[in-house]
Amino acid sequence: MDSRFSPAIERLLARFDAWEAEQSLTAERILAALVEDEESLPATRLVQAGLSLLRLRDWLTAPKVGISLSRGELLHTATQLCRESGQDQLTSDVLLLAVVELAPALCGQLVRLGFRPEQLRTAVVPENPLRPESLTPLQLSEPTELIATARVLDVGANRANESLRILDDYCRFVLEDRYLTESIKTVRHDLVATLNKLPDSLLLESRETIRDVGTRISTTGEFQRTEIREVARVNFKRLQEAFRSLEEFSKLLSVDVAAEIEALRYRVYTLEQAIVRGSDLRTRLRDLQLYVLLTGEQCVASLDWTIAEAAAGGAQIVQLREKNLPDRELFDRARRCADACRNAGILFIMNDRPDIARLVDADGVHLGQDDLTVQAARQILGPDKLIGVSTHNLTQLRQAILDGASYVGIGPAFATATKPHEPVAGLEFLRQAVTESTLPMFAIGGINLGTIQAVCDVGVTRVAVSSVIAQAEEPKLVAMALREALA
Ligand SMILES: Cc1ncc(COP(=O)(O)OP(=O)(O)O)c(N)n1
Ligand SMILES: Cc1nc(C(=O)O)sc1CCOP(=O)(O)O
Ligand SMILES: [Mg+2]
Repeated sequence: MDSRFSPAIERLLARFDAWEAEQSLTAERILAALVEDEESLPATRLVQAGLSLLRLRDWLTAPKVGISLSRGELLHTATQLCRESGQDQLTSDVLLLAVVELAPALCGQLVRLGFRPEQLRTAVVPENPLRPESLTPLQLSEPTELIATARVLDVGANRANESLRILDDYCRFVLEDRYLTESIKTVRHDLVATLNKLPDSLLLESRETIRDVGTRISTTGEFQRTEIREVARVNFKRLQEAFRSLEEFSKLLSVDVAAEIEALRYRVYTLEQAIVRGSDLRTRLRDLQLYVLLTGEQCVASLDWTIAEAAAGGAQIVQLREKNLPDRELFDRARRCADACRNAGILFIMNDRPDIARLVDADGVHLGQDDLTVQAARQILGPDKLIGVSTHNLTQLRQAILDGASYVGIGPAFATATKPHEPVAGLEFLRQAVTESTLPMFAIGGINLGTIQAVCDVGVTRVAVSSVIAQAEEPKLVAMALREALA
């Protein structure tokens, strides 16, 4: 073994020989090898720098002409970076940075997938490298205290990791949600990266699980799971506890590491809101596909009649969307619509106004990007009401998921006279959105009997419409035809 190289680099170099013999030592091939293990340091660094591993792997497996690299030049660059970072040993994340810096065309492709190269550089070659000696325990006078602290951290890291794996499975197989799965994975990678900042192998060397009485203690509660989402709830609780312990004990070794764990704990809290609470509300919307937005003045007939007809044709949610009414009239109209929806057995959502939604006991509120935040609306409406959010691009969609939206509007799919100034997001956004997450999504904007098939063709299963129902002589027939197209 060459002590200049980490074991991971040694293993990789052994593969280089075969690739060189085949004349296929390419930047893409090395990158693929570096991220084979999703828990590896390079994979962690890429996720931290904005890349989704799923997307990266999709891209890597697509056919392409590779960018050839020379082994000598690669090792030379990596060794220089290693010196810059103050490390004695070449590690796989430094090699990754060398690959990215030697192959600007590859870097450009990764940037298109969301990669932020400067973030990788800062992580791998920090301006003030956190040297192990700066982590030498300052407050721990006795070696036995150091060992005890290390054991607590080791146990905490294992617990956190176990819970994160379970939550990863929950998001992947129960919610089948790509974005939430990635978000949980990122927390796991970031935890590894944070704990890697502690002196080398401190955790592993002190592992004495056999002596850890805690591993043998269990309460009957640990074996009771009545519903699948209990698994998520319980594991979030365990995770928060593990993070709390990691945070407290790591303060004895490094305040920086403790601060990073605290930040991770807050991220986990946000994910818990989205995943646990979201699960209940998702279930409520599971079978709802047709959502109708109504404005009194745009209906060819009365609001009450339009609601009853639309519901008879298969509309399952009605939103009152009024932009020009004085509050008192708006309140009055909302109350009438809420009654009409209740009579028709469908959900009633109030646009823009959580206060009025609460006053009329609506099923929820819909918020745009400039309206009140989900968090503020939650304070007004409590935990059980639906909160929908309009999204027009992937960034907004991801934010809405983390904010705990119960559903999202995705659009505009097409240009629409109902909201003429909104730039069209288009079908490609709809396709990306349904691939990204399984949060209930209603495509909106210019959807009618002529355009609905194109919307379904990109994988959308729910739509929100306005003019096609409001201006129909027979809203019931239109609703039936829309449902038919969605079936
Ligand atoms: C289901 C649904 N999706 C999107 C919107 C649009 O909301 P917003 O962007 O706040 O615009 P206004 O409708 O308030 O003009 C919506 N209302 N419903
Ligand atoms: C109110 C609204 N919001 C949109 C968005 O993309 O956020 S599109 C839209 C108008 C929907 O009406 P119609 O079905 O008549 O096109
Ligand atoms: Mg709005």
